[in-house]
Amino acid sequence: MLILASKSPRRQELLNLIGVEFTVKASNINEEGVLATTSSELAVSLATLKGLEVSRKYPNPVLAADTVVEIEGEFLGKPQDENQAIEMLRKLSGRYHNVVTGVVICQRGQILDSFSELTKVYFKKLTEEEINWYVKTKDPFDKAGGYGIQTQGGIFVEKIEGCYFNVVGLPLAKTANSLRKLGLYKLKVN
Ligand SMILES: Cc1cn([C@H]2C[C@H](O)[C@@H](COP(=O)(O)OP(=O)(O)OP(=O)(O)O)O2)c(=O)[nH]c1=O
Repeated sequence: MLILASKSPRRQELLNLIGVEFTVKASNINEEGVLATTSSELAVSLATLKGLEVSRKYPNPVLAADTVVEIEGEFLGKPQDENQAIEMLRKLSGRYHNVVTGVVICQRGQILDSFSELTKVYFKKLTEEEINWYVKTKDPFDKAGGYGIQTQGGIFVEKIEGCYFNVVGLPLAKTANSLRKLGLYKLKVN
């Protein structure tokens, strides 16, 4: 059975949604200090570190992913405190940013497939009141870029170009194609 190397409840929900059978073994890598020039390089590198770590411990195929938010060349991770969350939301206000998810499928330390997907997201102009309210909800803290499109943060998103699920943490169409190609996912009725 497939192993999902992720503690993200969103990735678990998305795989459940399409009926992939999997178990969870979260990786424990240090995401800091990974150097990359593009957001897709960064997302795939981080997903590779997570996937390979878990794939060395179990014989099963492993799927890992990483989601990165990039605005005008700057990468935004998860905010560490309220001030960082406020700063991130001010940056995103009234502009487009990119959300890139890298996905790696590997087995016994070998990469079977890897890819990334980019979605452009446009935030409405935020008021300080909206930013302060949103930070108080605590929603920003476990999410790259400091917001969740699928939670209260959705009220800030005026438009997107690309895959919605990619913003939530896993590009479903590309992931399903890859898993099907590798024989790890079959279309079933019930
Ligand atoms: C932009 C955005 C990100 N996110 C989430 C997706 C990811 O879970 C998280 C980015 O962190 P990641 O490091 O990609 O993932 P994670 O730490 O949650 O889980 P793991 O490393 O174990 O796989 O941000 C949303 O849920 N909604 C959004 O709109």
